[in-house]
Amino acid sequence: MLQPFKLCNLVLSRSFSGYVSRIRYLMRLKEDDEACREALKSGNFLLYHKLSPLLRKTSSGTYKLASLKTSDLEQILENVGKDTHFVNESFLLGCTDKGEPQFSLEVGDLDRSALEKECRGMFVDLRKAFFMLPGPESPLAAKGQALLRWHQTNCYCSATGQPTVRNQSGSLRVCHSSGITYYPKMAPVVIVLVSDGSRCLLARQAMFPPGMYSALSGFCDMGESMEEALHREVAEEVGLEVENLQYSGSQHWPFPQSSFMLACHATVNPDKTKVNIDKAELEDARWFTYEEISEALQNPPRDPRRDLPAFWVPPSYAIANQLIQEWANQQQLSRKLHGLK
Ligand SMILES: NC(=O)c1ccc[n+]([C@@H]2O[C@H](COP(=O)([O-])OP(=O)(O)OC[C@H]3O[C@@H](n4cnc5c(N)ncnc54)[C@H](O)[C@@H]3O)[C@@H](O)[C@H]2O)c1
Ligand SMILES: [Mg+2]
Repeated sequence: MLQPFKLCNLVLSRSFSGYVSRIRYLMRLKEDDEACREALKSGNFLLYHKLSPLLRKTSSGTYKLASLKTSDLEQILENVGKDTHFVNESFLLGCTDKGEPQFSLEVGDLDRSALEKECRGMFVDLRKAFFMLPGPESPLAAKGQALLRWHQTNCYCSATGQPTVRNQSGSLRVCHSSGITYYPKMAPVVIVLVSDGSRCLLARQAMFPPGMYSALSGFCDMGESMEEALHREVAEEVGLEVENLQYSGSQHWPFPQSSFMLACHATVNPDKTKVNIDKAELEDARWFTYEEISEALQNPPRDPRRDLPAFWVPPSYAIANQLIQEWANQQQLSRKLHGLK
């Protein structure tokens, strides 16, 4: 049985009037080119160089997304020899709590090191940035990249081959020849943490960084429900039949071309836990104890390319991490109830 969605809590926890007025403002910017052009004059801009976001080191040694005001961005563009009208090529991302519009801009045609010097920051691969950024900034960095990539790969109409034209906010592209409107897309993906009651099943693909294991995942096929996709993926990848699906949450994930992750917990019969791995998809899949999982959650790597532990899990922003954390919490609770450590 699926658990009820958690959306009501999410909505109720927000300041209603502030939230509604921000959403209405964004709706107007999305649809009204003139209003969006006006908003660009007082915007906050995230820069990406070949899809890598610009980060800045703080005085305490941590990192944050570099957010540039319009006037600062125009000055930087002038300094690197670019026309300031280039600002108009930005895409609308959202607005801050103070109602200031936020945009993303791809600057991959400009000299990277000159820009880094001008901006007092550095362009960092997004997967690595997820390990460096404070929690609330990762979704924004991901959305910025996803929107830029979608526009870069949807410049032509798939029916006519003619160029598509964006609106000012970047919420859509139109082919004037066929009349088709294209909207940014996400591919639905199921992700599931399978438990046998005392252990959980994690897997790794050959392309993962060494030592990283994650929950099982897979793209939904055309016509499938989330539940069908989830049963099929687990059967395909590890040869097990799952039961007791419990919805956990969802997230946008910018890779490979924007996925919409639907996350669940599931169980298997503890007498039927032998995995039969599809080696075309997975390099390894195995059962992990509560102790192994706790250790991995408490010691995340700081940099996914250096000093890696023998076993580690995806960064806290990834919904796989949320599933693993929830499973560990639930195990801890049941251990307390049974008087175990
Ligand atoms: N945020 C998270 O915590 C998290 C965790 C795990 C996986 N993911 C993401 O989920 C995505 C899917 O997981 P997976 O790799 O296990 O999927 P998967 O098991 O379905 O295998 C991927 C293969 O499916 C095929 N495929 C079918 N539909 C596709 C589509 N729309 N786009 C691309 N390929 C498609 C391709 O052949 C591809 O190689 C990955 O891109 C990964 O980035 C996110
Ligand atoms: Mg998979």
